[in-house]
Amino acid sequence: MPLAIMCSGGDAPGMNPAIKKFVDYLYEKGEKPYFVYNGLDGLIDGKIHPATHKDVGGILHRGGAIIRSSRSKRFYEYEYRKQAYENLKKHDITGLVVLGGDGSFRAMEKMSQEFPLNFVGIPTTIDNDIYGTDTCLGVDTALNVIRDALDKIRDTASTFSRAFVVEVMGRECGYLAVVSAITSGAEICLVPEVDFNWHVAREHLKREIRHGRNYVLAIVAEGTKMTFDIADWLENDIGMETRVTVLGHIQRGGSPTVNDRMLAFECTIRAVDHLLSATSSNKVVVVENGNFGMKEIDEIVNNKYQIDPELLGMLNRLD
Ligand SMILES: Nc1ncnc2c1ncn2[C@@H]1O[C@H](COP(=O)(O)OP(=O)(O)O)[C@@H](O)[C@H]1O
Ligand SMILES: O=P(O)(O)OC[C@H]1O[C@](O)(COP(=O)(O)O)[C@@H](O)[C@@H]1O
Repeated sequence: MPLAIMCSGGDAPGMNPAIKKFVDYLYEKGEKPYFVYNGLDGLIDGKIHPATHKDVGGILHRGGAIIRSSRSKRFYEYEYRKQAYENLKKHDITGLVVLGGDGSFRAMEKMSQEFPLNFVGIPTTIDNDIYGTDTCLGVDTALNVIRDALDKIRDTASTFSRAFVVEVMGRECGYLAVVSAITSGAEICLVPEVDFNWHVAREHLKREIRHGRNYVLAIVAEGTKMTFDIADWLENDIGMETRVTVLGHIQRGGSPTVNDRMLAFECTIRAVDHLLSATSSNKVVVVENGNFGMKEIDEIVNNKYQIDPELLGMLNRLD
């Protein structure tokens, strides 16, 4: 039973280990693996090729995705989805593993409603914003990239008695910001999920400064769109010389951590086993309280991810 793997949406470290496991595991099972190159655009354009062990040699430690990814405007149109399905049919591919985020799963749900296609999604995004799973491929590596950057920024901030505002990614989700603020000892954290209390924060900082604090680290989730407001406030209201660092796309790169590699292997094996089991449901591999499972795609795409309230509550105890 020929199966294919593709990446879609924002790339994330862990894609390459998943791609490697997909190829190795399918050969082990005596099945034929295919790659869809260039994400959904590649699916539309028929960029589907058999994969070999040689293709996946030496990729385990690399960020990004050797088969590339894309965001596709054309995939919103039925005609292009039909073309994509016909391209898969040409190779007798009946099952597809998709490494992507909620947008990609929405795309696959639509396609599987229209055509007889089975797919399994592996949640892959640094944002950790997918409903139904505690974690996603790429999150752990991104958190470690951010930690590394924050440790370095702290060095210069403390030496120069400055405030630093560091903007992290996450779209509308504040997960990366919350975990980074807690684990890097930031004084301030702004996320879309919580209203920022200027007054309380001001009193808190002023008190700490009176007691000897000479630098401040503020983590701002991009979804708040408040990076420069906070910088302005720190400079003019709190009275500390302030610099802004937008971490940007470095958060998407780098060698996948051990956790992301393990997650990639575990998810890929489950995805392949499900597709080979000949059941026709479309699923997403999830992790809940350390246990792996599978959820129906419509449950995943029709619900919104919420950060654990206990984790959010820890923002009240930053100091
Ligand atoms: N409702 C939809 N119908 C068809 N295609 C969609 C839909 N939503 C998303 N897509 C496709 O999925 C791609 C990836 O989604 P995006 O949100 O960019 O990334 P992610 O999968 O990381 O969330 C989009 O570029 C688009 O081609
Ligand atoms: O790479 P682009 O198109 O600039 O998109 C940036 C966005 O992609 C991300 O890095 C990852 O998002 P997805 O995984 O949902 O694609 C977001 O954190 C960020 O807002």
